[in-house]
Amino acid sequence: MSDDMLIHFSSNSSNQSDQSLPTKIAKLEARMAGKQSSVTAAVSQSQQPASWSVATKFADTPESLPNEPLSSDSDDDDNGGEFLIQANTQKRRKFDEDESGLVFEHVESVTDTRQKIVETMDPNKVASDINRKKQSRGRGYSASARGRGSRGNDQTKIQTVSPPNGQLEKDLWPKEQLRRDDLSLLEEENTTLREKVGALEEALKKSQNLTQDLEKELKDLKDIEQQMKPKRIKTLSDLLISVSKAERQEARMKVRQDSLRLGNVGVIRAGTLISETWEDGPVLKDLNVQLRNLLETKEAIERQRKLLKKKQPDKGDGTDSDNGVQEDDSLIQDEIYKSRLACIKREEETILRERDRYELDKARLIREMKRIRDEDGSRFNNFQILNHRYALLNLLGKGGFSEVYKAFDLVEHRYVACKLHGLNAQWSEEKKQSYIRHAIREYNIHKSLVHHHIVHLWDIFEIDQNTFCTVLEYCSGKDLDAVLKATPVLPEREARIIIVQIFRGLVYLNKRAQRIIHYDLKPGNVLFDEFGIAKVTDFGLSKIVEDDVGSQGMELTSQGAGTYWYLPPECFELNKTPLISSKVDVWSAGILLYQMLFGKRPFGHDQSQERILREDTIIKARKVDFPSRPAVSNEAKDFIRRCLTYNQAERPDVLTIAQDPYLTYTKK
Ligand SMILES: Nc1ncnc2c1ncn2[C@@H]1O[C@H](COP(=O)(O)OP(=O)(O)OP(=O)(O)O)[C@@H](O)[C@H]1O
Repeated sequence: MSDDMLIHFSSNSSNQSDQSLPTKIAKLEARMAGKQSSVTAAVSQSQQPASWSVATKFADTPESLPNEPLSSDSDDDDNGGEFLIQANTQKRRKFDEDESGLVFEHVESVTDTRQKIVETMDPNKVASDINRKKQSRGRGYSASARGRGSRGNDQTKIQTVSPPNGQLEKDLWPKEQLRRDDLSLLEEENTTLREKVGALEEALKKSQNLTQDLEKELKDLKDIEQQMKPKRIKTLSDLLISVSKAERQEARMKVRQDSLRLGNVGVIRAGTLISETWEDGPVLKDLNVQLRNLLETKEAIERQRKLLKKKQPDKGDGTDSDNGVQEDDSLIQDEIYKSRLACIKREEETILRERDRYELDKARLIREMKRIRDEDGSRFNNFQILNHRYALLNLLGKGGFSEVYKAFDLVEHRYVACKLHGLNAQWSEEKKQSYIRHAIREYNIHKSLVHHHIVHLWDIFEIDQNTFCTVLEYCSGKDLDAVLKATPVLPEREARIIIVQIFRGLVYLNKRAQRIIHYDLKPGNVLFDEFGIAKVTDFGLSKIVEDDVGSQGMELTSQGAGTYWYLPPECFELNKTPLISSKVDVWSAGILLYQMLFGKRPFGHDQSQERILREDTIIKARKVDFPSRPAVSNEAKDFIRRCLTYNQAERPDVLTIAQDPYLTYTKK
C-alpha cells in the first residue's frame, strides 16, 4: 500500500501539466524583486510543490543564468523568470528536501492507517475490496492532488498578487495546508472503509448463515437418500424381477408351443432303467409325409415314362403320317413327365431345406428345454441379491461346474453375468481346495485383462463354503457355438470379421508384460455383445508364459485338458512333455475359421473326444482338406493352411500371423 502511495506521490509530482507555472511565478517574483525582499520570491517558489520537476530542471542549470537582479521592466521576458528562480535555487532545494520528508511522513501515516483497517477486515474479501479502492482512490487522489496543485497555483497567484500580512510566517502555510488536506482525506477514506468493512462483515455473516443452512439441507438430503436407498433398490429389483418373471413365462410358453410343433422329450422305461428320448413333433412328420408323397409321385411318373417308351412305335411301322403324329404325342407326353419330375425335385429340395431347419429348431428347442430345466432345478432361481449388490435374474446356461445367471449390478447399474461355481459336496477336501486354487488362478489372470475383445471380469466373492461367484461383463448376444448351431455356415465376410476380432484379443494377450496362452479357444468361448462385438472368455485353462521360457515354448502341465477338436498336434505328444506357445491359439483360431466357413471342423468332426484320443485323429492331422462347397476365397484357405501348419516350429505365432493380409483391412 505504501508503494502505491509513493506511486501516487511521484506521479503527482511528475505529472505536472502546467509547465508555464514556474515561468509565471518567476515573472511575478521578478516583478516583486525590486519592491519586495527575495524571501517573497522564495515563498512563491515554495508554494509550488506541483512544479518540482520543472523547478529542478531550472535548478540544474544555474551557471547558464546571470546572477544580478532584474528590473521589473524586463519581467515580461521569460528569461527574467529563470534568473529569479536561479536566485532562489538554494531555498528551493531546501524546500524540496522538506517537502520530500513531509511526503514520506504522509505516506507512512497513510500506510499505518490502512494497515490498521486491513487488520480488522476479512483477509480475502477485504484485500480485493482494498485493491479496488486503491485503484479508485489512486484515481481520486491524483485528481485531488491535481486539484491541490491547481489550488496551490491559485494561492500562489493570490499571494503573489495580494500578499498576506507577515509573509515570512506564511512560508509554512502550504505545508500545513497539505497536511490538513491529507488528513481530512484520510479520515474520509477511513470512514468509508469502516462502513465497507461493516457491510462486508454483515455480508459475511449472512453467507455464513446461508452455508450453515445449505449444509444442513445437504445433510438432510443425504439422510433421506440413505433412508430411500433400500426402497429404491427394492423398487428396482422388483421391476427387474417382474420383467424376468415375464421373460421366464414367455420362454416356457414358447417352449410349449414349439414342442407342439417340433417334438418333445419323452421318457422310456426299460425295466428299472429310465431314459429320455426325443419324440418328433408333427412338423417333421408332415415333412416326411410330403417327402414320401413326392417320392411316390416321382416313382409313378418314372413308371409312366417307361411305359411310354415301350409304347413308342418302331420306326417304319404304319404310315409315315400316323407315325409322325404318334411320335409327336409321345414326345410331348415325355416332356410333360420330365417337367413334372423337375417340379417334384424342386419341391423335394424345399422340403429337405425345411427338414434341415427343423433340425436346427429342434437343437435350439432342446437347448432351451435344458436351460429351463436347469433353471428350475437351480438353487439360485429365486431372484436372490448376492453380495448386497447383484440381483440374480434368469439362468443363461449351465457349464461343467457352473451356472451362469444374467444379473443386475445395483451399485454400478448395469447388467452382468454371474458365474456361480459350485463345489460338489461329495468331493474330497483336497479336490475342493484344488478347484478353488484353480478358480483363483483363473480370476487372477482374467481380472488383469482389459480389452475390447476380451470379456471383462469385474468381481469375485464367496457365497458359502461350497460356492463362489465370478462377475463378468454381460454379453447379450449369443455365443459362437449357439450361432453356429443356428447357422452352421457363415458367409466369408462375417466369418472373417469374427476371426479378426479374436486375433485382436490374442494379440493383446501376447503384447502384455505377462503373456497369456488362452488354450481353450472354441465356439462356446467366443461371446457377442449387443452390437455383435466378439469377445473371448473363459481363462480356466490359460497359461501364463514365464519370462525365462525358451523359443520353443513352455511345458504343458495340464495335458489332456481342453477340447480336442481345437487343439494342435503338439498337445497330444505322449513321448515327452509338450512345449507349447501362443501357436496353440493360432491353431485353434484356424479350426474356428474353418468351422465357420464350412460348417464342420476339419479334423474329427463327427468323432467323440474319446475317439479322437483313441484314434490319434489330431496327431494324424498333417494336411487340411477343403470341401468344394461352399465357395471360399483362396486367401481364406491359405490363411487357414498357415494357422493349421502341422509342424509347430514352422507355424507362425500370434504376433506374426496378426500381420497377415487376411487379418488386415485397407480402404479400397
Ligand atoms: N459373460 C457372459 N455373458 C452372457 N452369457 C454368458 C457369459 N458367460 C457365459 N455365458 C453363457 O452361459 C452359459 C454357460 O457358460 P459356461 O462358461 O459356464 O459354459 P460352458 O463354457 O459351456 O461350460 P464350461 O465352462 O464348463 O466349459 C453359456 O451358454 C454361455 O453362453
